[in-house]
Amino acid sequence: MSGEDGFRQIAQQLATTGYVILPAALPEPLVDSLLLHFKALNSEDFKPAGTGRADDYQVRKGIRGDEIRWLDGLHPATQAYLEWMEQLRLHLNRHLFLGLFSYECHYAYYPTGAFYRQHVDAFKGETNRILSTVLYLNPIWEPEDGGELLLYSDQSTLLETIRPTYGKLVIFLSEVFPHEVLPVQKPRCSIAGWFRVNTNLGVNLDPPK
Ligand SMILES: O=C(O)CCC(=O)C(=O)O
Ligand SMILES: [Fe+2]
Repeated sequence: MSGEDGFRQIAQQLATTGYVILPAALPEPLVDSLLLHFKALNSEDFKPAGTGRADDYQVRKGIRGDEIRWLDGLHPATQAYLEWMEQLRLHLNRHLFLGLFSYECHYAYYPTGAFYRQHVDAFKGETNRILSTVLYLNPIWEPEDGGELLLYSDQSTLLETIRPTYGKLVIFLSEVFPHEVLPVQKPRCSIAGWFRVNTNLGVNLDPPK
């Protein structure tokens, strides 16, 4: 899958079901370079993930146990990934009129035993996260390794069980699909990201993270 055809497929699927699961959407050398960059980082580069924004931010290991590092475009791999997402953003705005304004993403490392309980990717009282993306960076992932992403149509209706295999990209409407990550039996690497609309009204800054 590549270029405009790939973007067209994503837009069509999002317009019909609201989510899309792509086994190999990105060029493989890009996925390889992202994994190399991820692996070259130190554990001090990561911090325990929390829930909520700014003043409301809390680390709750009973809800999510991953460690995260936000991406910037300073490395060629992350720059290329952000550029791919920028092209996708432009395509989706052109064809689905979503008015996506920006994209933010972080590496996520789930140590053995970590999970992320069922949630939706939009903060309470805010509607700025429109589309969620997850790219998986696990070269070897067997069924017994756990860590599946479960996607629901409502809290109790399971739609998809998604194994976090290498290069797979999942995109879904952030506010529509509750989802969870089952406990991992070995470390699991991914990039989670969000396309947002701009909710910045007047002079109040709307911090991205
Ligand atoms: O890693 C995944 O499969 C999903 C992660 C997730 O739901 C999140 O970071 O909000
Ligand atoms: Fe999520």
